[in-house]
Amino acid sequence: MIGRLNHVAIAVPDLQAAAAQYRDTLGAGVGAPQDEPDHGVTVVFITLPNTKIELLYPLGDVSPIQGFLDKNPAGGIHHICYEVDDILAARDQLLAKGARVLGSGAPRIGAHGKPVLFLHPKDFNGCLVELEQV
Ligand SMILES: CC[C@H](C(=O)O)C(=O)SCCNC(=O)CCNC(=O)[C@H](O)C(C)(C)COP(=O)(O)OP(=O)(O)OC[C@H]1O[C@@H](n2cnc3c(N)ncnc32)[C@H](O)[C@@H]1OP(=O)(O)O
Ligand SMILES: [Co+2]
Repeated sequence: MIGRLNHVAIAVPDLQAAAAQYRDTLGAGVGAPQDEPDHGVTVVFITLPNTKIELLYPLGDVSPIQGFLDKNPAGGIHHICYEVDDILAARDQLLAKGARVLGSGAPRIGAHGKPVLFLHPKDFNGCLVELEQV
C-alpha cells in the first residue's frame, strides 16, 4: 500500500530561523513560505535528493499543530508522509484493518495540491502518519 517517503514534517517555533538554518547551515534548497489556511499551517519545503522536509508553523487561531508546539516548545518531528496510488482504496483498507483515519475521513487537498489523509499516531507507534496520493 504505502510507497515512497514524500516528506518528513517538523513543527518549528520560528519558521524564518528554521528555514535559514536549512539554507545557510545545512546548505539545502529552501522554498518560500506557503500559507495553507485550510490546514491551519504555514509550510516551507526543503528539497532533498530523495525526499522533502516540511517545516510547519501555526497559522490562525485553531492550528492543529499549536498543541504540539505547546508540548514541544523547541519544535520536533510532527509527522511522516507516505505516498499512495489510490488514497480512497488505502483509506478503506486501513479502516477495514481497524486503523483510525483522522477528521471526517474524506481526503483533503494538501500543500502539493494532492489529496491527503492523516492516521492517528496511537495506531502507528506514536507517529502521526500522512498519506498523499501521487
Ligand atoms: C498543508 C497540509 C500539509 C501537507 O503535508 O500537505 C500538512 O501536513 S498539514 C499538518 C497539520 N495537520 C495535521 O496534523 C492534521 C492531523 N492532526 C490532527 O488531527 C491532530 O494534530 C492530532 C489528532 C494528531 C492531535 O490532536 P491534538 O493535539 O488536539 O490532540 P492531543 O494533544 O490530545 O493528542 C492526542 C495524543 O496524540 C499525541 N499526539 C499529538 N500530535 C502528535 C504528533 N504529531 N505525533 C505523535 N503524537 C501526537 C499527543 O501527545 C496525545 O498523546 P497522549 O499520550 O494522549 O498525551
Ligand atoms: Co505534511
